[in-house]
Amino acid sequence: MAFKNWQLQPETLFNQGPVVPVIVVKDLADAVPMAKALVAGGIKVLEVTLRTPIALDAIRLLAKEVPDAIVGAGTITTPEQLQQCIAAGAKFAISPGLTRELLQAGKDASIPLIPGIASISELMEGVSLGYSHFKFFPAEAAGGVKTLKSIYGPFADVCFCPTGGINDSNFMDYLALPNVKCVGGSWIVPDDAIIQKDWQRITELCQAAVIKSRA
Ligand SMILES: O=C(O)C(=O)C[C@H](O)[C@H](O)COP(=O)(O)O
Repeated sequence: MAFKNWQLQPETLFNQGPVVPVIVVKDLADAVPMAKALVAGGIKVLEVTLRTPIALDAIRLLAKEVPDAIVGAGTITTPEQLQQCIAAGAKFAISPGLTRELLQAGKDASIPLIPGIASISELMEGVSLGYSHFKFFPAEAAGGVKTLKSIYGPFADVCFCPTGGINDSNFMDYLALPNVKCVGGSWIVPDDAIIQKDWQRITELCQAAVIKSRA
């Protein structure tokens, strides 16, 4: 179940590809070439975290300049930030956690909110308000694959995008789970590649993940 006012349904979002890159934009000049490198590598859904002061500018720019991407905002923790990212053109919003007021604001928003959970009680709060798609964060620290397998028992209808500590060597273990459709991670947009403006390396990391996920 999801909300009819959402212009994009979370199922569609989660089915776009195996990995959602968790992007930190430190220099606005990097945003477009980085996004193009990700799209060239087969990754369309881009999560731009609100961890830097230029994040909203980056979302605004990408929404205009990289139409092939589905650009959303990460690190959304308040209803105000949710409104700001919608105004900037974000197509979805992801939160590392949840609060009652953020969940309420997300229900009424025009774009999907993917709240984060790390416990059963948080999951129950989200489910009780009608949410069915969640980020599982911090995935590795919160028990990883084992925890998600356990959650599947009582909550088989809920879908997760696990994030936090996921990389090339463990992402396939998550994708093998019935309640996981995609994973989030920064390993396909490494800091050193951005600093060196090595966009080709980012494309190759994406291609490697996409190919592995299809094998
Ligand atoms: O900024 C946010 O909103 C977060 O929730 C945190 C990020 O999703 C993780 O920090 C990514 O984890 P790594 O792939 O291990 O780097």
